[in-house]
Amino acid sequence: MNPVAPTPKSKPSRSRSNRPSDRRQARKKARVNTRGLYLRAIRDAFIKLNPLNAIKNPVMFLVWVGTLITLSVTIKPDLFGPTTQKNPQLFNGLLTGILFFTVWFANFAEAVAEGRGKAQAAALRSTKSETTAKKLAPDGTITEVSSSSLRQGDNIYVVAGDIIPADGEVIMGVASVDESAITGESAPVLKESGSDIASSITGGTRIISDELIIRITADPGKGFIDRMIALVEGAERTKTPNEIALTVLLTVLSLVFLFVVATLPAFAYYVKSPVSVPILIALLVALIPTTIAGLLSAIGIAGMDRVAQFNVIATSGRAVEACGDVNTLVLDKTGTITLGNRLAEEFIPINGHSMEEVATIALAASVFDETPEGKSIVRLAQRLGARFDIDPNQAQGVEFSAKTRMSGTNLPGGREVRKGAVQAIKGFVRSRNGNDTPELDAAYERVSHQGGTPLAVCLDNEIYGVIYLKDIVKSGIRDRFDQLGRMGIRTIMLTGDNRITASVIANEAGVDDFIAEATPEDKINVIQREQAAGKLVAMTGDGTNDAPALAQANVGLAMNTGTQAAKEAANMVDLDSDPTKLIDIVSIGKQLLITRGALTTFSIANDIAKYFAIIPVIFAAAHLQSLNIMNLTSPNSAILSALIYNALIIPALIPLALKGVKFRPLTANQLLQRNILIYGFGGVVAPFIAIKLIDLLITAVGLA
Ligand SMILES: Nc1ncnc2c1ncn2[C@@H]1O[C@H](COP(=O)(O)OP(=O)(O)OP(=O)(O)O)[C@@H](O)[C@H]1O
Ligand SMILES: [K+]
Ligand SMILES: [Mg+2]
Repeated sequence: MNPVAPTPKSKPSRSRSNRPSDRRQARKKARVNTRGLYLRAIRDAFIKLNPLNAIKNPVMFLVWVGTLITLSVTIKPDLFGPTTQKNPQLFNGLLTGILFFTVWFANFAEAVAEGRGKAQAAALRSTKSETTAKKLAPDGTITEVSSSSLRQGDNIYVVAGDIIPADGEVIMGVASVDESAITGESAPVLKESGSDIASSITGGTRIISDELIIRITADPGKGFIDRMIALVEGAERTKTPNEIALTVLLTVLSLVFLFVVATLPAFAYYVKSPVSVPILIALLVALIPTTIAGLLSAIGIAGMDRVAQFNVIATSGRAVEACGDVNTLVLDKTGTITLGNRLAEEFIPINGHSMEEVATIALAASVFDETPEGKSIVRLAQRLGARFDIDPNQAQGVEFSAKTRMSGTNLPGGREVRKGAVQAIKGFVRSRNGNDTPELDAAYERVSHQGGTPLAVCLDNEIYGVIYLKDIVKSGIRDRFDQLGRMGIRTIMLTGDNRITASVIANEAGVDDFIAEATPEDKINVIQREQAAGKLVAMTGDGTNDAPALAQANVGLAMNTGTQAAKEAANMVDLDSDPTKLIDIVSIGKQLLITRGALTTFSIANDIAKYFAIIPVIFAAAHLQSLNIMNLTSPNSAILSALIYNALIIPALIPLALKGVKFRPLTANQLLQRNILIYGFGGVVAPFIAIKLIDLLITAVGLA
């Protein structure tokens, strides 16, 4: 085989994408065919009638059992004793049909919500075909094996044109890879060994140049694409804690109504107004919260789907829901709040040094610096005519680290050039018996007050000047922070930059709080401090050493460019690696909770109106006509109208359940008040009008 040369370590550029939003849809190129989706949902709604499945939704299961009872009474009208009704078979038959469709509509709502995920999964699956892999034995020989036989720990060899057969880690080589199968982005991505970010590689992507040796990190069926398929398909969708709590509440409420309805015949007998079994079932179905029970799972699935449309993979519905409860958002400055392509704008000489000297020292301190900052310093210095005359083999680069907050070069003869955060460079020269001057502070403050990042440059113990790295706050970010503020979410900006720059940017962007000169460990400390105060915290991380903080946060959004460890620790992965998306995701989570709350309110308010439609019927013979406030045509018509409304409201609300209620950035309390007004009051009024209209309609066509 071709020997693959190991490459020198180099720091991959940080992800600072600021991509147009239309890219979000790129991965979902195969737009779901809506007709096919509805046809499949119609079929699936019948399959879901299977009792083993139906019992998972106890409220609807009660309706299903009721349907079977009314069906029996339709076939055999005197099943529960002789009846005095005029045309029992027509009434019972209609009732059976209406109840059946109530259950079926609920199944349909769930099937439509699931359908979109299934279509997306099918598109993903098509990218994942069985391939052959070149397995590498310890002695260097290569055998061709099927990709499904690869196991964790195996080493494989891939060359340009190959599909990467499984998830892995590059252990040798440099190559460019087309990741469009998962990110929808066709620009090639550089993969190389050594660097923790660039060495992680995903099965299903294609290598487009050079060659690599990869160690497999996932057994077949356990890779990233497999997990994505399972998630979007809903196979791993388990009920979230909030959903379970609501289901329990709705079930208990239904059992209370079951008890009330079961004791009614005794009262009815007492007031000499006997009621038949079908009417009791009708009353029960009208009273139990069928609307929310029918739409509950569709709301949850749709929430996950909305997140997926943002090109974010959530590991569970629970994660999406947790977003809705977030109180604190921890964001870093560079690349999240600011554009992040910090470029050298100006050199500011101090202490009597010349511009040429500063440019030369800055260049010497940056020749080995692969960061965007380093490269831009080299460009500016060269434009000013500076040159680096030393043989690069005689010099040694000192890589930038967030811990030291500086970088530079060790020159032959033991001389050291450094550039970095002003405090860091002050410390560096002081340790070599040098001094800083008031002039340095003046230059540093000037840059910082403009929101720029000042880097001091020094040769051994002498500071020569300051480099002005210019960065700007993203347009529109202020509005987004204002929105978050109105939702009651506190935003904290974390930055390695100095206090002045941090406060200028924090002010301009409108964050609530900031932490300057932050080390990577500070991230986890901030999260723990907030959590100790009872807050739910969300954060983003690019993965370098964010994994513990991502795991500690209640919502951790990892960048797809991040390490495998970070992706596993996080509960969401952004395929576009855009850290600002955390803001969108939090909004989606809030909207999910609001939609669920609004429809629950609406459902229960509805049932009050249905109660007023049916109760007078039951006590009709007792001359309690004052109860008949809706003045419906006949007892049969009243019951059928109420139940037709009860059934039709489910499909009528499917679009709202899938899209979510209109979202406004308000605090939880304001939202509650607003929702009670709209969905509570509306929920009482709407059925009165609708039931009255249906009553007029079925009387006109002579059904009752
Ligand atoms: N290539 C570099 N060489 C030397 N010093 C640098 C370099 N890049 C950044 N610095 C300095 O180190 C500090 C910390 O950098 P770091 O990337 O950790 O944080 P940051 O980018 O300023 O903020 P954020 O955490 O918001 O990304 C910077 O503020 C800057 O002063
Ligand atoms: K109901
Ligand atoms: Mg940074």
